[in-house]
Amino acid sequence: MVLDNLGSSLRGSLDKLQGKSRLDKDDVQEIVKEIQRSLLSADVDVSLVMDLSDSIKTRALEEDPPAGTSARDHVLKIVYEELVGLIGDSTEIPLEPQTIMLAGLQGSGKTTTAAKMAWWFSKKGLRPAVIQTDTFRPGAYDQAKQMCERAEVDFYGDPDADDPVQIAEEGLEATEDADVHIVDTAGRHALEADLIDEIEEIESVVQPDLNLLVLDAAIGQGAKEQAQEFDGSIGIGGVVITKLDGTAKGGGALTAVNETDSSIAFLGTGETVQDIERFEPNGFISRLLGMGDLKQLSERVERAMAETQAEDDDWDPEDIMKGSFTLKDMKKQMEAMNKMGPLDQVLDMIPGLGGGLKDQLPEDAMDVTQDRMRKFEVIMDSMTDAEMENPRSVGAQQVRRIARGSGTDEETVRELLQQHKMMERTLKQFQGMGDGDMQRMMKKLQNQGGGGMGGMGGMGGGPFGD
Ligand SMILES: Nc1nc2c(ncn2[C@@H]2O[C@H](COP(=O)(O)OP(=O)(O)OP(=O)(O)O)[C@@H](O)[C@H]2O)c(=O)[nH]1
Repeated sequence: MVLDNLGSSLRGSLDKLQGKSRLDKDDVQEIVKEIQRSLLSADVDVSLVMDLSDSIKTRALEEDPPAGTSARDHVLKIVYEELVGLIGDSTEIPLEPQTIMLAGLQGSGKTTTAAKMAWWFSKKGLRPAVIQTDTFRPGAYDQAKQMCERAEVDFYGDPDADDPVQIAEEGLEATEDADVHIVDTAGRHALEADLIDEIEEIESVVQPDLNLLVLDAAIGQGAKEQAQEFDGSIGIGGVVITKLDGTAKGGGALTAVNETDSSIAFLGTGETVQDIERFEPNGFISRLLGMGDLKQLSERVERAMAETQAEDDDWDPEDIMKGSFTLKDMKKQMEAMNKMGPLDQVLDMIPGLGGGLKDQLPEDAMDVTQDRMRKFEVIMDSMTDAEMENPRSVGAQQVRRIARGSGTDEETVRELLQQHKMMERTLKQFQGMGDGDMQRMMKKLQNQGGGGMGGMGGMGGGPFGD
């Protein structure tokens, strides 16, 4: 995640302020140093880092904390506001017919992003089409076509043609029924004059409403030059940062945003078409500072639950709250969990948990958990319907049979049964709760999260909601 280290290193300095009501120069100096270190190691441009740390320093020393606010919360609020200011609002993407062109160097993730964005628009009820004009990279056509099939969106490309401008023209005609056109362009290893010429020509034919620069999160200082070149030729209206699942950097992309005076439109967080998030500065920074991002989390949960339910008409997650919790329910829940994406990303979104607790987990804890879930799924596939419905009936002999059938061991089968028992017990506590109880429980959970951040209060209306 971009600037991931900032969250954890900053929390260390902030924790030292616990109990203080005023900040002195040394406190501020330490925090500012921590911020500088994290931003620079995440490849944010030096002059940007200096500007940001200067304003944090000035504000932290000159502004009086509002009555009743601790020094720690005060400085956290300033850091939050300055970071939101640096990153700015997200690029406006109206939900209406439009043409968007993607630009960027080779391998930055344009083709993948085109299909992901098309998937995103289709989920918003629009009819998108991807037009693939990359005649430079062999394989780009097949890759785009396959991803668009997976995303179930219209696609146009011509593997035998070698003129991208002509493909763009024909593509717009061939997909005229679509209302959002996403034009993917070719990349090169470095900024070469012919890349810029080509994209300018495509642009003049396509006349996009918006040009997005696609950047790999791992890009460093080179982002500045790229941003300048593309902005100077076609004009960049927004940035997409890809591969956020694979790096703790991302500062180069922030530099590009600043350089082009644009904003971030989308984030890419994986290789499948669903791994795209609309950029939301408040949630993003909250997540970064360990305050969690409840909105993204609930959207993911809802989407995953809906998809799992759509695959099986007989299963309704609401039934769990009313009746018994069987192994079938547990399996469905695990499937929904898988759809939510990598566990560490999901944990990042839980207030209070994302930063503090997650940092304390051993590095491979997430893999182990996911590995365990996969094993549990294999075991469940070896169980009979009756056993799935009534796991308490499974005795020693059956455990042996299931272990053999699933190619696992008895220990893991027993672990699964134990896990189910635990979940069943927890759910029993929630069953019979009214909506009011539920809300109180949610509030309690949120405050526990906020409490980890020094009692910042609930998440409603943003982490500093008055
Ligand atoms: N993990 C991860 N991989 C990604 C993401 N976005 C793209 N990739 C991978 O990055 C590689 C390059 O992505 P492409 O979409 O082919 O990049 P491109 O910019 O179209 O490349 P050219 O057509 O050569 O210019 C592929 O292997 C993608 O699967 C992402 O958000 N996360």
